[in-house]
Amino acid sequence: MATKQLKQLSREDVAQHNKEGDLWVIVDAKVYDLSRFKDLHPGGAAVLLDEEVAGQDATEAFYGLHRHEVLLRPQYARLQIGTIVDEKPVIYGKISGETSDVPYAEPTWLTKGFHSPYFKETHKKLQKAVRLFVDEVIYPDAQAREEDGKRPAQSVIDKMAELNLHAMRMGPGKHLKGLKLMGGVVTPEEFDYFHELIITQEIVRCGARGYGDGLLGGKVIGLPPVINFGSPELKAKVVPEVLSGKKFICLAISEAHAGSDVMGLQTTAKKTEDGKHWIINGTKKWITNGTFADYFTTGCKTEDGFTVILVERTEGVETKIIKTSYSPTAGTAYITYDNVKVPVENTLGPEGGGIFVILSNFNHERWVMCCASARAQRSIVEECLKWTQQRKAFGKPLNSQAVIRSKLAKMIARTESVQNWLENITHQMCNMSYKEQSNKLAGQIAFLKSYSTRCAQETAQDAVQIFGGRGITKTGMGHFIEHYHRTVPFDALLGGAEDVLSDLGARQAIRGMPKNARL
Ligand code: HEM
Repeated sequence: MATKQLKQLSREDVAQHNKEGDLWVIVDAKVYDLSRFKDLHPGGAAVLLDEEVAGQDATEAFYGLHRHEVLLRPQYARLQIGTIVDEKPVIYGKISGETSDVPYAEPTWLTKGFHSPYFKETHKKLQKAVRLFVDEVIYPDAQAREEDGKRPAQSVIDKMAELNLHAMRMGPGKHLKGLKLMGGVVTPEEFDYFHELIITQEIVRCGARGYGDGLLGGKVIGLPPVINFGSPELKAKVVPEVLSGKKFICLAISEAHAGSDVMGLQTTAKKTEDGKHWIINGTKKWITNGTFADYFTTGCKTEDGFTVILVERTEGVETKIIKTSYSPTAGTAYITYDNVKVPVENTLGPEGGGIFVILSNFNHERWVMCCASARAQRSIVEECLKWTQQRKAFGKPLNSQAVIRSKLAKMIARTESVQNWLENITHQMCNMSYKEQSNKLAGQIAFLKSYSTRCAQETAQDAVQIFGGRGITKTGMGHFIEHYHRTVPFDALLGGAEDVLSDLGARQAIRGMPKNARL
């Protein structure tokens, strides 16, 4: 198809086309012919025929009402007929694969001229590669799936598998041995928790909370018990299937009857007379990825207490979607087990030792949530900094109002403090054995998780105030703010509610108090 020849026009030329049926406008040195589009314009025809818009430079009016990406959509991009002579467009939106120049839109280690003791060359290379992948492959699917409510496309999951992203999301460890990671930018031996942090934080930039969970969040929490407690035969079968994105797994613990109170769970597993199988009966609720999972890492009440068993989707297992306020793309399920027969070889860890199996992953799981929360807050800061610059009220940009600046200041301080504390904890994780991490970091991570989600909710509220009605409108300027504000309460629940986690941190601190310490 031949590319359209753009005309070189003067501002005087454009000014002639200022009426019904012959309507041009200038936006950022580009000339658009809106003569026919006028009647299709979602904002109505009248605003385009206004004498300060028709035939005029409408850049300021446009950016006060539209996101830049509107002009990039093919159906609108083709309305451009020319450019203004001797002028060049200067406004840009998000550039695929690039870091943002907006202050605080990136953590300091990614900000030009800043330094970090933690991030090395392999981290920088991995970040660059993952950002491009997220912008080009994940972001478009995330936004499309949020629209149609379907789960992430298999093609995205397959591309992630080719780069071994599913394996890297499980953190450093033996499961990476021999793999080529992200085309070889980092070796399995070099891969540490900072690399994992980067992957989690980059994926969050797709701006779709539920989709992020749909992108195999169930695997991040459901596979570790198999890796750490499964028999060699079970691991050899299940781990490669899941890490290659061919089969899906979820963690099925919570029930309508009990959530944090694991001992109050009512799903039962009873041995058959020959002792070769478990027979499982019961229900599970709010299970991420459950609607499409092939495997269910299931918490059950057994004779000896609480036991974790890997259940395959088979006769007697049924899943149905739960309608949540965040997103159907996550595949949040209600599960029923009706006399489900499972080989005893699928038991994960010792019979009756399920609590240890579940608790052993809590620190890492909560740390992943902190990585995600820190990055999501930062994206909101960027949205707010841009909006308050481009939106004018009472003849001045919003950021000329002290009350707005005060909200921006608090948002920035919260985001920076969460990220900096997170980097410090990550550094400890890189330098502690698993046992040391369990002993020393449970309190730190619990505090960070509850602090981070509290900050996130305050930032969501401030952002809605800054965006006004747009902050609660699903389309247009406030699209990401509306989504964030609607979905952010979920982060304060999963992995332990805020108050429970703060209390855990305080209890850990009290336990560590020297007995002879006095004022
Ligand atoms: C190339 C030119 C333009 C295109 C392609 C365009 C497209 C759109 C689209 C797609 C929307 C829906 C909301 C969104 O997705 O952001 C919209 C809304 C709107 N547009 Fe335009 N527009 C153009 C120029 C203008 C201009 C010059 C004005 C002048 C004031 C204007 C005023 C409005 C208004 C008032 C709304 C409603 C905003 C709201 O509901 O918050 N548009 N436009």
